[in-house]
Amino acid sequence: MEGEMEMSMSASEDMEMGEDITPPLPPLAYSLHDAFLLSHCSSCFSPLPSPPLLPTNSLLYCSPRCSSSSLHVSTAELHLLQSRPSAIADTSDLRAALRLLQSLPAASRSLRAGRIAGLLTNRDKLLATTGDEEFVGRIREGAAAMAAARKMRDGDEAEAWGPDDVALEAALCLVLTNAVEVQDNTGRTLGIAVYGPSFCWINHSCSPNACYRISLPSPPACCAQARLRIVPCARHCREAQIESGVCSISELTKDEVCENSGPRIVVRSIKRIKKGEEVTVAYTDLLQPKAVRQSELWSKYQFICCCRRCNASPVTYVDHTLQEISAATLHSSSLRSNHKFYSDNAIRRLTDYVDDAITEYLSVGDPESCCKKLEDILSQGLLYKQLEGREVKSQPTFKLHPLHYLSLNAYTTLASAYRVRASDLVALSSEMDGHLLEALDLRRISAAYSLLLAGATHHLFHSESSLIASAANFWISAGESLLTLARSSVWSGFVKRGLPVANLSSLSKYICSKCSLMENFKAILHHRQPQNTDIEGISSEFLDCVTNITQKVWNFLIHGCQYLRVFKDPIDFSWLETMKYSGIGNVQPHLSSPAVDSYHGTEGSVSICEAHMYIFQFGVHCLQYGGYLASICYGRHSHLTDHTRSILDCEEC
Ligand SMILES: C[S@@+](CC[C@H](N)C(=O)[O-])C[C@H]1O[C@@H](n2cnc3c(N)ncnc32)[C@H](O)[C@@H]1O
Repeated sequence: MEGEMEMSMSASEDMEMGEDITPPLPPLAYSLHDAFLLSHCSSCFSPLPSPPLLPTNSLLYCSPRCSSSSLHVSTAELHLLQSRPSAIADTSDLRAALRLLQSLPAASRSLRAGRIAGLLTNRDKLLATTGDEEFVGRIREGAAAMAAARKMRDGDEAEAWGPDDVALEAALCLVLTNAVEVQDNTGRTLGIAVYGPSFCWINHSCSPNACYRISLPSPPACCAQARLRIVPCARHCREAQIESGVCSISELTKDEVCENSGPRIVVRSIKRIKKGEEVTVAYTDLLQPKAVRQSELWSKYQFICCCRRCNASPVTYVDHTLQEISAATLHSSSLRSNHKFYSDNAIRRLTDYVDDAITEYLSVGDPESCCKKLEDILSQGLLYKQLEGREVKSQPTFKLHPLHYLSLNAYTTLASAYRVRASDLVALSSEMDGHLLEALDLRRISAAYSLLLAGATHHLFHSESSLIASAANFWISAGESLLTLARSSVWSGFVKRGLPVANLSSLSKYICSKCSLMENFKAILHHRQPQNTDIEGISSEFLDCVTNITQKVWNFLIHGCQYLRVFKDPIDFSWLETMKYSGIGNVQPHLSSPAVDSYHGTEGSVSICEAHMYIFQFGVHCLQYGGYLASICYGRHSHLTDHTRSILDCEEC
C-alpha cells in the first residue's frame, strides 16, 4: 500500500561545502524530448553530425557505439512514436517509462508497496488529484498509449509476465515523480532521466544542503573515484518491511555505479553537512516565493513542504521580497479595507500579463514587442481601472517590487530579447554605422539587464545561501554578456567616427591586481579544487572591486532605458532592507536615439574608451566570481562553456 514507507537519504560522514556526495550515477532510463529526436543522439544526447532532412520514426544515434549501447531501448517506443494520440504533445515521459520497464529484470517490474525497483511511483496520490481532471486524464491517456504501443509490438505473443495497465500507469507516475531534466551546456532542456535510489530517495527542501549536476557526455575518469557518502533511511516502517515489501535496500543501491550509457548525475554539498543529517535537493525553482513553490510541489508531487524556509514565521526576507507588490495611493477606505482582495487580484493579473508576454516571445519570437510589454508593466504596474473595469477617484497602482520573482523573470527575458534585437540588426545591416550604434544601444541594455539580475540574485543569496547555483549562473551570464558587448564589432562604429575605443588584445592588462579572483578562477580552469571556500571573503573582495567599476559604467549601460534608470546601482540593494518599498516612479521606457554621442562628453561621465575598458574589466570580474561560485556547486568540471572560455581568452590565464 502506498504511503506506508518514506525513504530519505542522510550523510554517512561529515562533509564540507562543495564536495561530491556521490560518484557519477548512471540513469535507469532516459529519453530525449520529441523536439530533439531528429537533431540529437538518443543515446549520448550530443548533436547529430548529419541530422536527417525528413522526419523519421526511428531513433537516431551519432555513432555505432551509441547505437550498440541502446539495448535498453524498448522497441515499443517506435510504435508509440508512430501511433501516439495527437493530444500527447511530448512522449518523452512515456518513452522513459517504457525503457525503465524494459531495463528492469522481470521480477522488479511489478508494483509492490507503491514502488517499482524501490522507486516511489506516487500513483495513488497523483491519480487522486482532486480538481485537476486534465492531469489525471493525461496520465490515463499516456498509459493507454503505452499499452497500445506494446500491443502493436507484441501482437498475440504478448509476454505473459508483461506489466498490466496498473503497472504501466505506475511506471509513468514513477517517471513524473522521479525524473530530472537533462540540459546541454547552453541551458536547453534536451530530455529527462530517471536515476536509481541513491539519487531518487533524496527528498526536497526549499533551503537544500545539496544540489546536483548532470554530465553530458560522461564525466572525466577522476570523478568516478568519488564514493557514495549517503545512506538510505526509512521512516514509518521497520527495515524488515522494506526488505519484504520492496527488496533489500543494499541490493537497490549497490550496483548503481556501473558502466552504462546515458547522462550521469553527481550530487554535491552546497552547505556543510554533518554525519546523520538528511541530505536534500531542490525540486523546484528556489527563486520563487513560498506560495508559488508550494503550489508547484503540490501539483507535481502532492506534498506540502515543511522545510525551515517554508515554516519561517514571519516569512523569510527572501520570500517576502520575491512576492512583494506595492499598492500606491490606496486612499479610499473601501479600497483600503479590501486591500488583500485587490492585491491578490492584481498579482494574478500581473502574473498573467508577464507570463503571456514571455510565452508569446518564446513562441512567436517578436523581441521588440516583448521588450515594450515587459518594460511597460515593470514601470507602470496595473491601474485599478485595469483590474476592476471602472474608475475611482484616486487611481491606485499595483506595481511589482524590483526583486519580485516576476520582475526577475522579466529581466531574464529582457536580457535575451535585447540581445536578439541587437544580433538581428547587426546581421541585417552590418555595414551601416547608424545601425551599428543602435545595435550597441540594444546590446548595452541587454548587458545591463543581465547585470541587474545577477546583482538582485546576489542580494537574495546573502540571506539564503542555497541560492548559490542561481547566483553562479547569473554572474556567469552577466560576465558573458559584458564580455560579448566589449568584444562586439559594434564598437567599430565609434572608430569610424574618429572616437578611440580600448585595445582588448591582451587580457592581462585588464586583470585586477587587488583581488584573488583570478587565482581562484585559474584553479578552476586548470582542474584544481578551489582552495578556499570562504565565500564571504571572496564575495567581499569581488564587491570591493566591482563597486568602483559599477559607478563608472552603469550610467553608460543604461543610457536611454527609462526603466533601468531608477536603479542607481545594480549590485547594491541594501536600500531595500532599510526602506519600505513604495514603488518606483512612473517612467515610460523607450530607447533613445543612439545614445553614445550624447553620452560622450557628458559632465562627470567617462569617455567611450574608458567605458569600453571598464565593461571588459567588469565582465572578467563577473565571470571569475560566477566561475568560483559555480565550482562550489557544480564542481570544477562542468560549468564553463567553450564560448566563455574563448571570450576570456583562456590561454592567457
Ligand atoms: C523523488 S521521491 C523522494 C524519495 C521519497 N521520499 C521516497 O520515499 O521514495 C519524491 C517524493 O518524495 C516525497 N517528498 C520529497 N520531499 C518531500 C518533502 N520535503 N516533504 C514531504 N514529502 C517529500 C514526495 O512524496 C515526493 O513525491
